[in-house]
Amino acid sequence: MPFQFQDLKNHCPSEWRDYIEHSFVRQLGDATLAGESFRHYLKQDYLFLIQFARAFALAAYKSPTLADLRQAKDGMQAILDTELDLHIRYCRDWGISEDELANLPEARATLAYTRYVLDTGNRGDLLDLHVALSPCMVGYGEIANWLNQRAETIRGEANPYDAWIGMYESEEFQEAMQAEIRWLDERLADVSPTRFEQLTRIFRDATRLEIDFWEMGLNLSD
Ligand SMILES: Cc1ncc(CN)c(N)n1
Repeated sequence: MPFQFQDLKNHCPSEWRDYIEHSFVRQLGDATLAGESFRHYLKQDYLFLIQFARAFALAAYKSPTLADLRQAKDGMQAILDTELDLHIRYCRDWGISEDELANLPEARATLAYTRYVLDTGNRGDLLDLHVALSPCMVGYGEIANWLNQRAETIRGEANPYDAWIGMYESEEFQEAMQAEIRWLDERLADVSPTRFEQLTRIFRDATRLEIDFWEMGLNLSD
């Protein structure tokens, strides 16, 4: 039976659930999240996205084929032209200027996660790197979908975090998520069980670092 992206999630169900259904996510959906926590998260996420754009540049460098190069370019473009643009506008609405963003110190959770992904990509091949990127690429789309099917989630003006959910439920983001899953499904179909075990370790670690990122937002840790 060939491996698929879904198998990575199936191999670490508790970590994946703790990431997708984290208290930060629940509170954001219920509109009970402290504004201070959200602001702290937003600032660090700006720094995170910059490092992730670099990770896609690394994916381009590691791409052996034109199709892989295009996939890396699309990923970088999705971050630079869509997510970061929206993010900067969103930060402005929350009283955070571009000047402030440009001068922020990186929190340890941001450093740990982003440098882990870059190091995994540097040490390994393109598949290692994409697996390390996948909790980011797939998780937030899944979080938006999970929030939308949850009875407690408040949508519209009554929820100050509605636009955040809107960003990740958008067609653009959901399409980028599906493209990443398709890319991974094609590559994972050819890997041996031993190689799959190595990739599972990377996927689990990146998912744990996503959990730490939510914790950093909730605890305002630096
Ligand atoms: C920490 C984190 N993980 C994922 C995403 C979605 N690209 C994000 N913006 N920030």
